[in-house]
Amino acid sequence: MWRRVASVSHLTFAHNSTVNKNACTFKCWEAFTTEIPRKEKTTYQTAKTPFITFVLGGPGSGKGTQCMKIVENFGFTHLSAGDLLRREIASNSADGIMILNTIKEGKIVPSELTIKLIQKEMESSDNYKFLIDGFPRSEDNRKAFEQIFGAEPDNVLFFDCPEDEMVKRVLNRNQGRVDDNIDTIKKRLKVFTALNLPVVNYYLEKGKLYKINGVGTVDEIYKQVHPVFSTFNFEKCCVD
Ligand SMILES: Nc1ncnc2c1ncn2[C@@H]1O[C@H](COP(=O)(O)OP(=O)(O)OP(=O)(O)O)[C@@H](O)[C@H]1O
Ligand SMILES: O=c1ccn([C@@H]2O[C@H](COP(=O)(O)O)[C@@H](O)[C@H]2O)c(=O)[nH]1
Ligand SMILES: [Mg+2]
Repeated sequence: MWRRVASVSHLTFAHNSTVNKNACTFKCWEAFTTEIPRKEKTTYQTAKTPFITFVLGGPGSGKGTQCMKIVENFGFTHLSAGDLLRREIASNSADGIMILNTIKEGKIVPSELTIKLIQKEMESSDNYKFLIDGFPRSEDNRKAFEQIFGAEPDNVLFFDCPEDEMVKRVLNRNQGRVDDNIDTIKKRLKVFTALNLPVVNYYLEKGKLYKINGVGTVDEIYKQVHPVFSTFNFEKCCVD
């Protein structure tokens, strides 16, 4: 039932989220009803089961903004795929030029490359709760992730936001991003509809999707997000 993924050696993956949740629930029960011998506690803390949330939504739908609040409240590690790719460009890596041109065109970087960057971050983290923001962007991304990690996300957030609101936010962002201009935004929106929405629908059908109304103030939107995570009782059962 349990499978260790060699390349993410400090994390133990479950094949499905039910097994994952049951393991977590069981540990909670154990923590509150028994004296836990030191050895057992250590075993649990070293064989961590990762909790993976994919954070999806169109450009400017507020993924990064809401992820910051989830990090503050629940101690997740935030991995923005777009940020990891921009960091690759800034480091002048061999793939930098190709990534830059892809981002300028609003297209999607090859799955293996993005997954390699995500995987590296997960491996070097002591945490086991990960928000993977802006990934998977396509069915190809999704299938490649599942194949390489041998795991599915535990849950998926989808920030649903009208296009005119997303365009307005992106054009006001002022972070100097090469893709925050009206021509690239139009391309990103097309790619989002054609390639990312099928991923959203896939997780909807699997019962893993939490659709969040992305319109409103940051705090109003976060009020919908918080209950998704508070049900897991991370603070109590998942001691770092
Ligand atoms: N609820 C909100 N109301 C108004 N502005 C917002 C809201 N949430 C975020 N913003 C602003 O909109 C811009 C885009 O937000 P954010 O970067 O979080 O979106 P994103 O989904 O991560 O976008 P991208 O996919 O382009 O990275 C930012 O300038 C942010 O401050
Ligand atoms: O998995 C991914 C994530 C991102 N990209 C490319 O980066 C830009 C910007 O991404 P944001 O999530 O908006 O920061 C995106 O338009 C893609 O070109 C990617 O290829 N794969
Ligand atoms: Mg973002």
